[in-house]
Amino acid sequence: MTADTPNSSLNRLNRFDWRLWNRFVAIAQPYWFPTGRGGWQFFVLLGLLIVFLFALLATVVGLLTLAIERGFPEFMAETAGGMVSLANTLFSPPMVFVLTAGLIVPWIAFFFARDKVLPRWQQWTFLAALLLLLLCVSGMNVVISFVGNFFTTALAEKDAPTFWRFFIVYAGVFAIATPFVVFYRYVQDLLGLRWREWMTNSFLGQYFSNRAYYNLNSDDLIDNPDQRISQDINSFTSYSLNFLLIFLGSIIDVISFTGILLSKSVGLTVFLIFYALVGTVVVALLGRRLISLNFNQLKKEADFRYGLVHVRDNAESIAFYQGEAQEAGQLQRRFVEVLRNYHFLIGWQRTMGFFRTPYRYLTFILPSAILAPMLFQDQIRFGDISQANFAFSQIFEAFALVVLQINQLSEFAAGVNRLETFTESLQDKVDKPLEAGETAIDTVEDSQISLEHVTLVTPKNQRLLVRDLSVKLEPGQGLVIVGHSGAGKSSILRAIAGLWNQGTGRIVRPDLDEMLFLPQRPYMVLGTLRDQLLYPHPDALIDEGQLRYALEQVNLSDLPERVGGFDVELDWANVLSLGEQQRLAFARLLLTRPRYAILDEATSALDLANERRLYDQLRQKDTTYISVGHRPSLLKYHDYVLELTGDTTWRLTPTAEYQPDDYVFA
Ligand SMILES: Nc1ncnc2c1ncn2[C@@H]1O[C@H](COP(=O)(O)OP(=O)(O)OP(=O)(O)O)[C@@H](O)[C@H]1O
Repeated sequence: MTADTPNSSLNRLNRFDWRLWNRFVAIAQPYWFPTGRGGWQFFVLLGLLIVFLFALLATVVGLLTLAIERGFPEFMAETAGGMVSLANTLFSPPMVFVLTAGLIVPWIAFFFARDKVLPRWQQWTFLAALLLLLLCVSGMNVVISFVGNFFTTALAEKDAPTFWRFFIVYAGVFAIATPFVVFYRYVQDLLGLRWREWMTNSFLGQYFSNRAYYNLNSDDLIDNPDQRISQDINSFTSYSLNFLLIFLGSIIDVISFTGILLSKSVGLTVFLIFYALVGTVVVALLGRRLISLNFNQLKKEADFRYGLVHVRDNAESIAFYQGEAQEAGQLQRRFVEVLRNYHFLIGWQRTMGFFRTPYRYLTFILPSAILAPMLFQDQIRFGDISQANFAFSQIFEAFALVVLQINQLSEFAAGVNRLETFTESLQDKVDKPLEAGETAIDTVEDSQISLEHVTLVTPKNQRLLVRDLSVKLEPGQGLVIVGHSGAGKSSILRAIAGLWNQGTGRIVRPDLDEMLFLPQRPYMVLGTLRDQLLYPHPDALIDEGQLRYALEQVNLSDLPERVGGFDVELDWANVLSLGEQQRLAFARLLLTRPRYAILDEATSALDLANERRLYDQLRQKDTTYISVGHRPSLLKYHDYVLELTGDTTWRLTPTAEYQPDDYVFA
């Protein structure tokens, strides 16, 4: 991870340049190439595929156009059946080369280039289908432009028979074009859906590996990971496909229509290229600011939404405090931020609109203005003007891509940046190197728990919590950690669980699968009562009788009847009292039967009778356990007391000899 501050990082992220492109490739390519490499191969394959499809389609469209222009019977006679001509074209040396390169080479490359390429076939096949449909739609456009030429010319010349003939041809072409256009959109959406599914699963996998979701909380650069996973990925896949198709469509349009436009007027073509280039340069310069505004917009919208979710999650506490006014104020402040940034955004778009709108308007009249003198001198027909207009607008849209799509492009760029920083941080959490001056506590797996000369500091070295701590726990023993609030009791448990590892010394502990941690705040999962009890092993083979028995042991035997059975989903954190939640968590522990249990104030909300009941269960099961607590009643269930004084010193005493200082249970 670089040592960027959020602001410098934002600056680094908010430009249209090659780094943006590299970031895009880094995010996109794992979906297409399983090995994670293959940036250039992607373009070679894509290029070959397009060349092949284009050549094929150009042939068909060329023949079709000829057939329409000449009339079908005449055309058939002239080309000795049309098909002969098609076959001749298809098997001519250049086409054979294109066919080989476009069809065979990519598939051979797929088979031999990489080991695990096969699973990626589906997306390539989808992409090929999509490109073919794109080419078909573009081909249809060329045909439509020719039919339109004859149609309007016949109209202008009041040639009724030709007009009606081309009216029917026009309708026929539309009928043929409809399924192509519909399926083109459908396949695009389908591929976007699959890509999103793959990427979301991949991000979720990384998010939940090596506890990245936990470690990310202390990463200032990554706000709202939820929004990045749910929304930014969706935008990324749909925008990527959209832009790929717009870009390819533009190339195809330029190739298809430049010939037409050149045949009508060379001057108009040159003018068009110049006009589009000027617009692109101006808009690219003006539009740079839009990326950072869009980046901020995504963040602020997500902050606002998180504020709303936070209120929902803490509704009862807020209601008790009657904190509505403050919560509403806090939400309003977040919303004002949303609006303020949006205000800048639309203001900037408005300013650009003063350039973009007249720039676009001019394209409606300029081609006619340039060609009109030729029509007045009868050098061209009226239909030529309408066709040149059509060709001009198609090529203009291709060349002026940046001008026309600047808002979407800047949104896309902002999304790419958010995903790339997220990927980078997730990677960092997987193989995080120690920073200069940092040391890590060694963790060793063994069938005992011991801390050897452990010195523990909080993440980012903010505070030294305990120095040179050594404790050893034999199987079946219990240790209770006491000390005043903030002394570092829970932090020792975090270190044992491996959540924190900054410091020195060695921690020996069993495999985490053999241990169960009950955190300070009882955690209720989203799901049924059965899910609660089986968490975090939902597939454990435990029958309902065992579930009932565990509930009985924690004094909750009536719970299933009360809530309507084991398979009812409720908002458990809100419908159960804190003590009931703690007992439910204890029932989890009894069902899981771990050999080692770590309990962080896990009975703090219980009455003494229930507390005794639960600890008796643990003792009977021969569990080795470490508790953290503030109640003197806890001492008698443990063999040793570890007292943290809060000034980094500690003392370990057998419970029978322990004399608490006044402050400990004050
Ligand atoms: N994520 C964190 N980053 C930095 N410091 C933290 C973090 N979490 C806790 N701390 C700090 O570490 C110190 C020890 O916290 P810890 O939770 O271990 O206290 P504790 O002894 O268990 O307190 P209590 O009895 O109130 O639960 C506190 O000063 C706390 O503010």
